[in-house]
Amino acid sequence: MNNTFTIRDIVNEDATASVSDYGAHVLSWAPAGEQAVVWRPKAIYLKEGTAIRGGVPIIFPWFNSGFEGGHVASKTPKHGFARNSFWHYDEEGSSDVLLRYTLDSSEIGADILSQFVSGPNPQFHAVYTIEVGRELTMSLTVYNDGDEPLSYEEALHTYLQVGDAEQSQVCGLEGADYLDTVLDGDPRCSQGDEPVTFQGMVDRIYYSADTLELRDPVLQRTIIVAKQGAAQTVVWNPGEQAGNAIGDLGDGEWRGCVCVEAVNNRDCAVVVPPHDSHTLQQTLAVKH
Ligand SMILES: O=P(O)(O)OC[C@H]1O[C@@H](O)[C@H](O)[C@@H](O)[C@@H]1O
Repeated sequence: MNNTFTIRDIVNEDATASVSDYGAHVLSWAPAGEQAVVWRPKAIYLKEGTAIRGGVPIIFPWFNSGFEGGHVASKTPKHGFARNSFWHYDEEGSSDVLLRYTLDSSEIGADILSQFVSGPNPQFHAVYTIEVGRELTMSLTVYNDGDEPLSYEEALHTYLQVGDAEQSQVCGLEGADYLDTVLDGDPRCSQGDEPVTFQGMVDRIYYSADTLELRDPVLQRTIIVAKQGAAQTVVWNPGEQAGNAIGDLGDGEWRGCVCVEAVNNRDCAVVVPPHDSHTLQQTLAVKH
């Protein structure tokens, strides 16, 4: 594996984007003529073993500290190893509109792999493609190369740029059940008829895979978030207090983003039969 922090800038007639080989991490994406849709903070810190803030971290094979036997577990690193790994850039499989990355279980330490719920010796490889155009489509396919079912959690943890989180709304989750992980015990709640808004920390796992709209009155646009192969949607913004306490964000930067994530976690973890695969996909677009 090539352990250097390469960042690839993509410019084509429909969009611009930048992608880091470390984490196979989309750092930014803007359709031609638009402000950035995928948000990145002012400073990006590149350090082996540390996740990049902003962009689209790939969360795999556990979400937060994982979930096992009906309880929150204590797996490390937080949100899995995919975002902290140097992925292989597939030169031949890539172009100015599509980037392709791979990662193989043989490159991951046994101590980390031993934390898989489905058994200590998982064999798999992952292929991640990023299609850069007027839409951005990110697809994570995990192939189970072993003889036992492979179980994991995953998310495409997408930071979306907004003019002001407190004035933004996520529409399309009305009536959906969700786990409110800000509250003790992560109680199951139900979204009323109103959109999701951001006054204080919001950290929720919605049992919905519907296409959503992030409405932004400040930038006067709507970001459309569609997904496939996801059972859930996580909506997250840290709010002022926790946002200003995040070490790799400047004061007030939390206001410039809202995370809407395609997710399979907890009771919706993926189980891939031997020699089969699963794909999680998220597509972003803008409308005015
Ligand atoms: O700071 P991190 O590790 O990137 O995590 C950020 C957030 O990621 C979200 O997906 C989780 O729902 C939050 O609970 C978490 O705090």
